[in-house]
Amino acid sequence: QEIQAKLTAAAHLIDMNDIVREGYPTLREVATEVDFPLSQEDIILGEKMMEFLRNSQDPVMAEKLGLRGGVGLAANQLGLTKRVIAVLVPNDPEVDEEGNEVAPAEAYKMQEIMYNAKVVSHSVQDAALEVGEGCLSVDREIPGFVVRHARVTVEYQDKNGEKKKIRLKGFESMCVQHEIDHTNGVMFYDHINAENPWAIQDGMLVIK
Ligand SMILES: CNC(=O)c1cccc(C)c1Nc1nc(N2CCN(c3ccccc3Cl)CC2)nc(N2CSC[C@H]2C(=O)NC)n1
Ligand code: NI
Repeated sequence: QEIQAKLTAAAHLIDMNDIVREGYPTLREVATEVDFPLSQEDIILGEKMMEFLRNSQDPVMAEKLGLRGGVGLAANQLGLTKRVIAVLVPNDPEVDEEGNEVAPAEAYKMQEIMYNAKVVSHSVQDAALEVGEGCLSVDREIPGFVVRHARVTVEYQDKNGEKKKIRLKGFESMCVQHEIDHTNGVMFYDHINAENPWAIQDGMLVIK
């Protein structure tokens, strides 16, 4: 895998040139599970993906590297059919009594490099982000509710091979489902109602 060799080189910083766009085959392929113990390359790949998300959310680095902001990334988006995703969801800044923004105690609500992630159970109730979804591999706005499970239980392994089981709701639930979709060759707009993109059906939760 010469792609992975390039991405995991010590001096390499993943940027938008490394992110494949709609039409690139790996966005519609089902990725392969990674074996444990992980190779150094697969450990470094996860770390480089997380570093990209941190840079994409940092105004200075995002500007310097020309990055779009993201809270999730899947290896399929780097041209690799491996079940590796990274999720970095920031906490909202707190506001003090004078109304000044104060950095939250914990910078991130979620920070996970997930290997072989899968949804093992989910709520009957659906949910969607009120404002729709974006994707770093999609260079256009596609309006509409991206209908997903409101709450999911996700099993994955961390870089040490530890099996983890987490329950998610809200924005994090939407993000992790979006990234797991990528490892299954599914794009966010596959979940938008073609007839009426803003239809709210069967008790669907709208997430602000
Ligand atoms: C069409 N309207 C819209 O897209 C949309 C429009 C408005 C609001 C939202 C909330 C929308 N939706 C949406 N916004 C995001 N970001 C908001 C900005 N943010 C960010 C940007 C810069 C610095 C730091 C950060 Cl934190 C990065 C994340 N991310 C996702 N998704 C869908 S799930 C995976 C996740 C993803 O990482 N996409 C690249 N959707
Ligand atoms: Ni995406």
